[in-house]
Amino acid sequence: MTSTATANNNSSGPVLDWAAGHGPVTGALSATTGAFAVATTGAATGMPPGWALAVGAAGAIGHTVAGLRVRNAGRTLATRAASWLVGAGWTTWAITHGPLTWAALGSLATIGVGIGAAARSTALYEEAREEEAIAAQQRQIARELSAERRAIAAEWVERIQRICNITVRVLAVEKWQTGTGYSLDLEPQGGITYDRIAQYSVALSADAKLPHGCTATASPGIHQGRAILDVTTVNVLKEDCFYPDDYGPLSVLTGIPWGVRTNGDIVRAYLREQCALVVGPTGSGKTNLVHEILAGFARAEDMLTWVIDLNAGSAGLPWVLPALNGEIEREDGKPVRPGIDWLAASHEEAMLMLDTALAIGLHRKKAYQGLLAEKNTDLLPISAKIPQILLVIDEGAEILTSTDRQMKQLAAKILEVIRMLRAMGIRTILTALGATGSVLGNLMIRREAKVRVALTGGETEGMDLGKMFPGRRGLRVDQAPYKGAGFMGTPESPAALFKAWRILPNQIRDIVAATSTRHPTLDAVSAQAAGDAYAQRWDADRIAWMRDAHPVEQPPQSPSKDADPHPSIGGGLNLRALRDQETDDQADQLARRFMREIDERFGTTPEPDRDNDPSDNMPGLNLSALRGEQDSPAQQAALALLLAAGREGTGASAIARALADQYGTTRQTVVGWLKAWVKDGTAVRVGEGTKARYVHRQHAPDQPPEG
Ligand SMILES: Nc1ncnc2c1ncn2[C@@H]1O[C@H](COP(=O)(O)OP(=O)(O)OP(=O)(O)O)[C@@H](O)[C@H]1O
Repeated sequence: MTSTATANNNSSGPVLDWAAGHGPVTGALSATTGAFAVATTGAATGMPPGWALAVGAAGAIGHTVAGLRVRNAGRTLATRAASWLVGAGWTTWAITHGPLTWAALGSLATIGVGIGAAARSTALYEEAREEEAIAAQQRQIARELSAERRAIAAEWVERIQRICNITVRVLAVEKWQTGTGYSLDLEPQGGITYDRIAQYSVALSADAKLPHGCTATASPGIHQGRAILDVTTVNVLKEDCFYPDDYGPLSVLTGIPWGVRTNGDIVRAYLREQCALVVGPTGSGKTNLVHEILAGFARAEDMLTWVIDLNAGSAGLPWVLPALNGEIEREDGKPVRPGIDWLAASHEEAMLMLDTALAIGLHRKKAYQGLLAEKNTDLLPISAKIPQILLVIDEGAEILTSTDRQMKQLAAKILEVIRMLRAMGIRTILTALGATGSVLGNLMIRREAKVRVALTGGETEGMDLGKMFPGRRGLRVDQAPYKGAGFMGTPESPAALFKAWRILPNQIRDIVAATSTRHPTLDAVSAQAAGDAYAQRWDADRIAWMRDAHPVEQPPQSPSKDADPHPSIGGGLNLRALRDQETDDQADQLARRFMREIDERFGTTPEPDRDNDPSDNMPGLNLSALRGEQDSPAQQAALALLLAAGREGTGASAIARALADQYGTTRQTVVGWLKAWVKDGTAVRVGEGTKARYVHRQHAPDQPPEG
């Protein structure tokens, strides 16, 4: 008897659950103990024995009905009904003859064992039946699927035979999960390779009546005697797809996603050793792709991005201005670092950047010899501690082919970087307006820039896909006539159609904010080689052009001098601070506060006289552009304290402590002032290390100034 009475939550009172399950042991136990209890109570109270039989019959019927509902096998139904009836029969007999005899107890035990064994056997049988039913269902699905695949295979064998005159065997057909096409694994007969099929890509696509923008593209298979034919049946290039909003960390070693293939696969650029070439005529979506590339680099934990854009720096500005203008904050409300590490918009700055890259690369070669030997490699192990430098040069290919004298100078340095610095973790991404012979005629680019993208936008002029992706046949500009769509090929992923994600300015701002704490800082070895050119890359005079080109909107002039003329400045780094300081004291103060915060949070603002103390060579964001603190009240107070300290002198900590309450000045800021005063002769440093004190020049007439 396997039924149990269970409480139904929704109705009042117990109901009989005929389908409730029991294991063989608990079922047998429940049946025998139940029968025994009914028999003893029945015998003691003189219950008519026929009642037990009636209950057993009802149980048998109830269970049979429940079993039929769940499609139990006939033998399961029979076993269960029999269990009920045998139990009821025993109970009837035991009520009549007394349940407490050896004969009654012995027979009940035997019935219990019998019910247990029968229940176990039916359970096993039901399980096997269920498994067989599932397997049969799967076989049916597989038969249907393989019928569809067989049909696809047969269709393409016939088509390839007819159009390419090649006999192929289809080893597998894989339908893409995205539902936008399928791939065939082919074995061309007679020693023919994949490229013979690739030649007929256009004719094959037409013969298969594929929609516009869909292709049948052959590529190498698992070995030379095999080929993969990718057939797209839905044109995914037409649709806009936005940059995924997962801004999680990336690495140069895991590759940086640049877009999606027609089968929905993400295509990644592996740039540890490769340079990249991105070609796209005006309006094809090249600027968008550059931003998307910068987004990937910003997300990486081991990459520093340097951007050269001689066209007013426009490629890099959206990654710098939101941070410098204080437009965005980190989630914790703190100021953010720019999304790129250096931006050059002029010939001089670009020269400085390229010279710095070369100096870093050459110095890394020498300084990291021990590390290379220890790691037994000739490739510098890139990590967050020793970051890869990615130089993104917008329209860099045009620089390389220019005949202008200044451009030629830049070109020579770019080529030097490409040629010399692969092993030391410095690579370039060049963009070009066209994939013309003059761009691709350069051996260095052909050899080193194997990550290639051609955004076509339907433009055929100057778009030689054969040169861009040599050995890849059947690629035609008109297959991707959409903005942001084109072809991408890497050493890992043969050239094929792809679509870049669309990225908008608000996403750029979000990424700058989300990745602010993730950017690495230049390793000390590299920072040493990079010197002031790098450390002072955010200095006022160096980034003044950003302010000139993109002045921050001025709020209407406040009538009262005391009122805050810049209510929107917040705690951010506002380029207004770069304006005429006489008229902008308040902005100065706010900018100074921001500087302090940056100093405290990141420790990345080396002081101007950093060469005095090489151990202070902290690479990173030098926002000294916003200093202009000369003669600030805090600085004057510090100077007064220095004077008051007399011949004994004082230290940075003591001064900072004295100023903290009134001005909120940090020790690091005071260190900067002291160093500046030592340099200009206002103060003299006495003693070394923890004993170092600073004495005002008035009190140390016999000490020679250091500066
Ligand atoms: N991946 C994309 N998906 C959808 N639309 C895009 C994509 N990339 C660009 N576009 C569209 O194309 C327009 C031009 O893009 P973008 O400015 O990047 O082109 P460009 O090649 O740099 O042209 P220009 O040199 O004139 O600036 C964008 O305004 C946008 O509407």
